[in-house]
Amino acid sequence: MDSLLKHMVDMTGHRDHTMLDISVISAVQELACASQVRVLTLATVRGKVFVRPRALIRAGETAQMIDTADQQHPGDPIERTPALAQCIARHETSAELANEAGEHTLWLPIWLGDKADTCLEIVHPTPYTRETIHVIGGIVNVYRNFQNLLDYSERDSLTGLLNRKTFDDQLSKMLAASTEQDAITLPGEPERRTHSDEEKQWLAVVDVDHFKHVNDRFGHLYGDEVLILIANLLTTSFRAQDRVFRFGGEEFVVLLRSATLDNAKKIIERFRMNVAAHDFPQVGKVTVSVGFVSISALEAPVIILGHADQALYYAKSHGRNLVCHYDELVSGGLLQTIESNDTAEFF
Ligand SMILES: Nc1nc2c(ncn2[C@@H]2O[C@H](COP(=O)(O)OP(=O)(O)OP(=O)(O)O)[C@@H](O)[C@H]2O)c(=O)[nH]1
Repeated sequence: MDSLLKHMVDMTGHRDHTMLDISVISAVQELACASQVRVLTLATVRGKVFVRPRALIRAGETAQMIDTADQQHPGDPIERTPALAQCIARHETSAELANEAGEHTLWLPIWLGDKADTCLEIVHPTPYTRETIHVIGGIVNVYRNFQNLLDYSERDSLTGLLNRKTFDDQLSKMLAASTEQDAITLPGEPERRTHSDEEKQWLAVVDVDHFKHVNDRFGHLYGDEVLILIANLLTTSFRAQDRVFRFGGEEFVVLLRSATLDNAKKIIERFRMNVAAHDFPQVGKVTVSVGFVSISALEAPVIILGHADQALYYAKSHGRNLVCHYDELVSGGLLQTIESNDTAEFF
């Protein structure tokens, strides 16, 4: 009982998904005497479900996150684990399978509404007793509630997009991922590489044009609807591995993973055109301006955001409904690098 309480206190003390994952698999492993417990991500890409382990603990070892360096790889198709595939397809709460060695694997999808993008996988050397299932069930319920709470605190209530608070965390992760690449080119190399076929991470700041006019003319309710529709267009225009945030007001930020300059431009342009082509109920036509920049681990987040913002304001002052690339503006002599305090407003 002491051990259960200790684990519950530990699990409920976390405020981020990674630590919650580590905490839940540690609790399940110890309390159920499991030989292995994993947290699986169930990612849906173009209607197909893929399974990717993200945290693991084996009996006698400490829990660890599983490196997801290859962000583009969604994982293994769920069909490779038929018992789990059937469980998800039927919206069931658990699936169990015994292998030839007598080990029992239990899958417990974490359903939030009609969606399960996380699943616990518990391997036990012998069949599960009723008491073990009872304990695991209790832990999973606490885990589900906390996942729910964390999701709620990470999202903007109007659009459902990730919020500003979550952005800091995701940008730090992206910067950490690009550190290795940047370190290789550090000595004597120019700060920004310019090969257009090189894959980089990108940050784009999106701002709705003349949004004040939309509010003034049609009222805040229609203004809100425009923001929701733009959020939808953002989610559908960018790829599954990219991340879209609402920064507040009519400003959005997108983190694009692993794209060449040409592709980043194409993807952002496609979004700009999708907005320009969309018929917004009552309001009619709405456009957006975008400033974007490559993400370098050698620069502070405030500088990266400041550069994207400079490119955005260039777009705003040159006709709007435009996508501008910071480095192109600087190398074309159209923009000067200002590391001023103006950027401090972001933090
Ligand atoms: N409906 C609605 N309006 C918002 C929200 N947040 C901010 N706004 C409004 O967004 C407008 C932003 O206006 P400005 O910053 O002047 O910019 P703009 O009119 O879009 O002009 P440019 O950016 O220069 O093209 C203001 O009128 C805010 O009141 C929101 O959540 N809902």
